[in-house]
Amino acid sequence: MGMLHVREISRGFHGTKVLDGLSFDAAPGRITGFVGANGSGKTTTMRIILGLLAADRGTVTWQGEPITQQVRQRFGYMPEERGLYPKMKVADQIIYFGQLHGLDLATAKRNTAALLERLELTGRADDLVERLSLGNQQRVQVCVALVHEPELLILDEPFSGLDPLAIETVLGVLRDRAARGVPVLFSSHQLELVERLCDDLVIISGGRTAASGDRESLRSRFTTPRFELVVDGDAGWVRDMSGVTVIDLDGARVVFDATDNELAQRVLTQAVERGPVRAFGAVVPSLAEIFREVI
Ligand SMILES: Nc1ncnc2c1ncn2[C@@H]1O[C@H](COP(=O)(O)OP(=O)(O)OP(=O)(O)O)[C@@H](O)[C@H]1O
Repeated sequence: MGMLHVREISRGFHGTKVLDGLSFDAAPGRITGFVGANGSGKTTTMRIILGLLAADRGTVTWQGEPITQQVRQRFGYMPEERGLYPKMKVADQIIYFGQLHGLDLATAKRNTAALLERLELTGRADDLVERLSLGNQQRVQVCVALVHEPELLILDEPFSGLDPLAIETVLGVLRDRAARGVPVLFSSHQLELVERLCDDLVIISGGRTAASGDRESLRSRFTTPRFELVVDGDAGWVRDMSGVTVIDLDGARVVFDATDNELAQRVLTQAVERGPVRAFGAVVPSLAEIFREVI
């Protein structure tokens, strides 16, 4: 099983630096979400990993070795600009890409049939690609990236334009691949989705890694302890407790930051003394909040 290391890569266009010493890993069996603002260099990074673009500086290694063209053949890539042939039949197209990546015809056909079924496209196998909706074309693109059973999967915005059901389907396929030990790296703007899907995260800003690591440790690292309390009457008194910062107050419900857990417990004790408590708990920060903090 392989590990992808990206180390200190830099790349500029016409004198403007886009990547400026970016480093991160994509580990076997883990789904790594790659997030950053528009134009932050996600596509550029992926293109460098795939050898479609050269880095000005830095290295990318796979299993500790520089990546050769032969090794790249065993990677799967779903580019942002989707590259399907509109006049080709769906199944033929996937088989064709399988063969391009070195599969024999029988294996390419077998893998294609399995993927079409998995992505719920079996009935469309003989349709021309151009006859498919954009969402279905995207599913075909996922098949193309997977047909040769890649050792590493890199997907640029694989979920954009998919409806919720299609998202679940594609997500299931990616999880399967990860479960077999493949590192899966994907970029996305849909933070809730990244949050739900990823094991690890890389947040890029200013051409560098602004934050990276597994989801849970990122959450605890980047946020102060936040709590929610719902009482029976008015919760306004929480504002007067020292050390507490009220984030949101709406009648009986209050969300607050406390400097530590003991303080939060004191707020709870106060609440109980004042009357019934309907709910109390820690609020898990969303990725969107972490994102705002680091970018
Ligand atoms: N071939 C190129 N020539 C000139 N500039 C480029 C080229 N490729 C990328 N850029 C510039 O590099 C910057 C980063 O682009 P990139 O597509 O990598 O960002 P991104 O994070 O993928 O953005 P988005 O989320 O909008 O897709 C942009 O300002 C873009 O205009």
